[in-house]
Amino acid sequence: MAQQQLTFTEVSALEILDSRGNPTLQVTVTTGDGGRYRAGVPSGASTGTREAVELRDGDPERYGGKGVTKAAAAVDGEIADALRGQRWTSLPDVDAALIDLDGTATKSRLGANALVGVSMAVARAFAGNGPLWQSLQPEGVLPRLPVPHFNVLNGGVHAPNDLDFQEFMIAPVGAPSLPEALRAGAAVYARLRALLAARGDATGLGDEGGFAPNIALPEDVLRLIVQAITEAGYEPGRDGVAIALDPASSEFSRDGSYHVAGEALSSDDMIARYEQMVTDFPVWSLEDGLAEGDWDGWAKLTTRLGDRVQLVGDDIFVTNPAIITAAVERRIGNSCLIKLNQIGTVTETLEAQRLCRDAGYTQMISHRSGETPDPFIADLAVATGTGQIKAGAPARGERVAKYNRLLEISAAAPDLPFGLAD
Ligand SMILES: C=C(OP(=O)(O)O)C(=O)O
Ligand SMILES: [Mg+2]
Repeated sequence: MAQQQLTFTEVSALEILDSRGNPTLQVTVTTGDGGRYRAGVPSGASTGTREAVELRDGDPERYGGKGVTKAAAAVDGEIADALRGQRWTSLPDVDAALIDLDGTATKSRLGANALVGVSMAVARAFAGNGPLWQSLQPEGVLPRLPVPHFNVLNGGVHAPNDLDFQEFMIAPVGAPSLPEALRAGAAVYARLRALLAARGDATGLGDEGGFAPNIALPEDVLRLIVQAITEAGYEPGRDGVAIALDPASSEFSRDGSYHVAGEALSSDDMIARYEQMVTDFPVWSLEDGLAEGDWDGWAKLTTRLGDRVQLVGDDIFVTNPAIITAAVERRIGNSCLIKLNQIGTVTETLEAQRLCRDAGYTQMISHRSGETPDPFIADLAVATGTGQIKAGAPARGERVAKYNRLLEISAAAPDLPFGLAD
């Protein structure tokens, strides 16, 4: 990371709207040399219970309590006071000061939304006129253009349909380049829309830009997606376009059972169901297959399927270095989803990523279901060489902003390798 001295003359936040029409923060920092840097703060819907805590106003008269004027005031007040008027030599120093200032384990006093916005804007300030990805690159890590995981069909809490599984993603793992991967994603997405329309299914969109038809059985969706991949002219599977799932199962786990399409399933039933799915369909990655509290189930799932499929922890790991450390000790999962606002600073995110690298866990960089056009995660994915990103459908401005930023990076640095990390 670049080591230079920065001063901040302005640190401020504005309450803006995210892609769901909920308030979020846009943070601006101005440096002593006149540079201005911005960041937009994402926000999840299917959140893990151990995520860092957003500060929301709680005033039912404004945005049903979701306003972020208190978090904005924390940026304009306490945080600005702490950052202005001294020299900073690194992003980790700034992030450590933010964590100290907040003083809580969950960042709930000043708000993880306030802290992550400032941290992202300050990361941009340290990058200055250079590419953000270069400045974020950890020592010894080779940068890489990631395989985009396009969420083409939405359910769960991201769509008002009967589908319990939250995300069905297509991953052009076999594509030769990033532009070809984007072309494959757009082609399969278009083909899927045509297939749904021909069946008389709805082609309206969920929160992440995937279609949200009223299909209840995950296997029916998988069949349709394989058809769309084939009809778009691609080979279903790792040599062409593979499938990644994020059932987000914490959301349909209650009373000790998983509730899928009207059936109550045990943890063992779910594992058997997934085993059949990865046998019948080209599913290469499974995120949050079991609930965040079901660590014993996760251990069994990892033993049963860990050699065949990537098992990504999102709600269960929440980008938290301490939780990832505990999971690695128990060999829970083999991959981490990485979301900046789950932990609340860029530095802690990079630390979580280092732990994953050291443990041999793969990583997928992720957007949130509530997004702004900020493409920060595209640079983070390239910088940390994860080889994987998920940023929603290959449609809708706030989603394609990330993919388009990857295209820009790829055009400016044509020697960067593309694809899954080795
Ligand atoms: C992106 C996701 O959704 P959310 O932002 O709602 O947590 C996810 O669960 O991976
Ligand atoms: Mg998830």
